[in-house]
Amino acid sequence: MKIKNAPRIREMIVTPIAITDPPLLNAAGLHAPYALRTIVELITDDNISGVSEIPGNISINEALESARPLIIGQSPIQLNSIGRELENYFGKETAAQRGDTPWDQRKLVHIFSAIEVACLDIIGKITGLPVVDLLGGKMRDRVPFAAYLFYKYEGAGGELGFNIDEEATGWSAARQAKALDPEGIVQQAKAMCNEFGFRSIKLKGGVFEPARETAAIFALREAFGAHIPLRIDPNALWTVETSIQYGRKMEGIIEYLEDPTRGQKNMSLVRQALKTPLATNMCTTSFDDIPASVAIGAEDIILSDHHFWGGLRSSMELSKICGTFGRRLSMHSNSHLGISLAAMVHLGAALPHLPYDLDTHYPWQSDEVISAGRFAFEDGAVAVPSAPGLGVELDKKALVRLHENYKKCGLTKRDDEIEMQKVVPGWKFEAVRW
Ligand SMILES: O=C([O-])[C@@H](O)[C@@H](O)[C@H](O)[C@@H](O)C(=O)[O-]
Ligand SMILES: [Mg+2]
Repeated sequence: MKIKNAPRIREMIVTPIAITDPPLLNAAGLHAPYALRTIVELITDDNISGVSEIPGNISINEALESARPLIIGQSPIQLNSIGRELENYFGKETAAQRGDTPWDQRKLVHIFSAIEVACLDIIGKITGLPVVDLLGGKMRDRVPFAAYLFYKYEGAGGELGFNIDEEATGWSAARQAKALDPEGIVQQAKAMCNEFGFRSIKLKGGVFEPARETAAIFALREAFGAHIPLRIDPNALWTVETSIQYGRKMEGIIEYLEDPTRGQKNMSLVRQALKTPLATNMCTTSFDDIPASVAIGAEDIILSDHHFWGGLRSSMELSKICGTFGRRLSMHSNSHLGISLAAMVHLGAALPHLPYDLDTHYPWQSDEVISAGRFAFEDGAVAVPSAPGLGVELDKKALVRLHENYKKCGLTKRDDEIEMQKVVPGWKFEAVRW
């Protein structure tokens, strides 16, 4: 297909939004009543619009704004040269610069992923092809996800903070119920799996003593049986010794252990001691980290995330690298809406191998910013959109409403520690190690 007179990007609209998020607990503390996302819309000189969604953070938004002159006037097709210009402008992000929390200290990759996904949406609309075809074509029609369980306080987030709707039933009721022990976690899992049909389960750990979290894994195993794969993710809060001790207890029970401990070196020590595969979205988080990961054997599975790995095409490249170095690839998630989900589904459909059900926080969110409403899950999977581009359209009214939430809520970046301190005064992330 020959594209004559490729259009140019005429406008970039960056809209920070705040979406309702329940009080979910994790190793870093507690989710605020609102999670922040940023919606980017690129519009071409012939009025084709492309959209993307990235994690919301004021410094990323400011950086994106500062890069505006590099984006306006570009052809959305020339992603390689846009990428090069952004890299020259921001400077390459090395693992060393990202320090002790490499999963967080990223700017360029977020910004490029925002631009790339919106450009792919535009290219899809120009060519009449869904994004999955721009990534090399569909390997599957439906992309399977896992139930993502959280310890949580009562409440569903949003306007009233820890509010509850007494009339709610089914998943809507379970979504706002508290889950602080194995029984609560099993109830949450049953409600989520009933509603969405998920066929594997992940528990966010690092919140309570490892014995209590391991007991929840055993309770899930008993409630769901051996055919439902289980995983636990303590977000690197366990010591090497704890990881080995509890990893051994769960050997044969979990399909993988996600980021039990901090850093590639510690991960490799745990990996040597266990038969269970290790997965990460915290120690090997960029292309720069791969040589060291391979040298010491830090993990078996890389949980990619197109927002963190520089877009969809980079994630395709990552899949090749994973294959070369004996890693499997799956997907990480954060609180998100349908534009991110659409991008994840196109990528999930294009990846040559999909050995595990992907992560998604989507069931926890209730807002939406796309005009078709919220995506449906059938048997735990999302059908790959077939319309050109991402296959989603921005709901402009919802965007305005969610931007108003952003202005009202006063949050400018995610900080789970501050939110936790409202519940447990003096709580410190750095002080917690199990
Ligand atoms: O949403 C959360 O609280 C998760 O802990 C998230 O922030 C993590 O990035 C993530 O889902 C993970 O797998 O580590
Ligand atoms: Mg993780």
